[in-house]
Amino acid sequence: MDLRLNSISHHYDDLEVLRDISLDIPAGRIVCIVGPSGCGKSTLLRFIGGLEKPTRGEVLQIGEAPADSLNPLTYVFQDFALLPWRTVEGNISLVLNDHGVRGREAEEIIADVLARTKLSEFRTAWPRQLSGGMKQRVAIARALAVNPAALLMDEPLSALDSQTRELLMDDLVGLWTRAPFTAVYVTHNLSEAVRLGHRIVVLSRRPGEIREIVEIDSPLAGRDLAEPELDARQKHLWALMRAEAEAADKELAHG
Ligand SMILES: Nc1ncnc2c1ncn2[C@@H]1O[C@H](COP(=O)(O)OP(=O)(O)OP(=O)(O)O)[C@@H](O)[C@H]1O
Repeated sequence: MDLRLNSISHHYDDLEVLRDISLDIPAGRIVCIVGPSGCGKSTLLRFIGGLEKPTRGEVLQIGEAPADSLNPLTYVFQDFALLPWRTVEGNISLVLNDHGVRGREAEEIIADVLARTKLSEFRTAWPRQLSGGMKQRVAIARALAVNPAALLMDEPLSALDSQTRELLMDDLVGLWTRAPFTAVYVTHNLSEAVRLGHRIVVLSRRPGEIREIVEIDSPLAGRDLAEPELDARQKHLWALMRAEAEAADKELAHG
């Protein structure tokens, strides 16, 4: 299933947040959205997931979600959102049970997603026993369990230290390489975008408008940020973002 954003604009009362955003999100691709603080990235993700409606424009789903998809548009948040009173397995079984999947079928799905996220031996662990990186792996496993047509990822690595971020990026690349998934990935972090994105959408400061869409064709698995081409892409993105980020920073500082 592809997603298409058609001329999305949005106001919260007098605050213009997004202006005329049109974008294609093709199946099997990771589309990163970068832009300065407050430019409307999370708001756009909520429109894509259908949690809110934009003032103008629409989000279209083109084609069918996988037949066995329990939740076609599934979020992964920065704060993991795990229930502390349920084990790793219990956190995943909860979403399956919510969709009427129980017993043997649920066990098979849980075993599969735990294996894919290298969590099999942590099946009975409690969230409090896990590092931040492991918690986010559980949240990713839980999202994969419902076989989404698209993952909507809002700063999924921002709460993690830089080494853990690197490890999680490797894991995401490995997951995608073994079974390509569709994702819209919101981040502040340009190196994450260059490492994970097939398409990187640069938004201006608020009201967020598309400044540029950068396509990166090289395979995810082989990407090395030290490569001159990727380094040049990252510098180009930073050049686009720098003035916007500075202006956004001043706006926020002056309330
Ligand atoms: N429900 C709401 N009601 C009113 N204003 C809102 C609401 N949600 C977001 N905003 C405002 O809309 C603007 C965009 O917010 P949003 O969270 O989408 O930006 P963002 O680009 O994701 O920011 P950040 O990078 O800091 O997370 C901000 O000024 C925010 O305060």
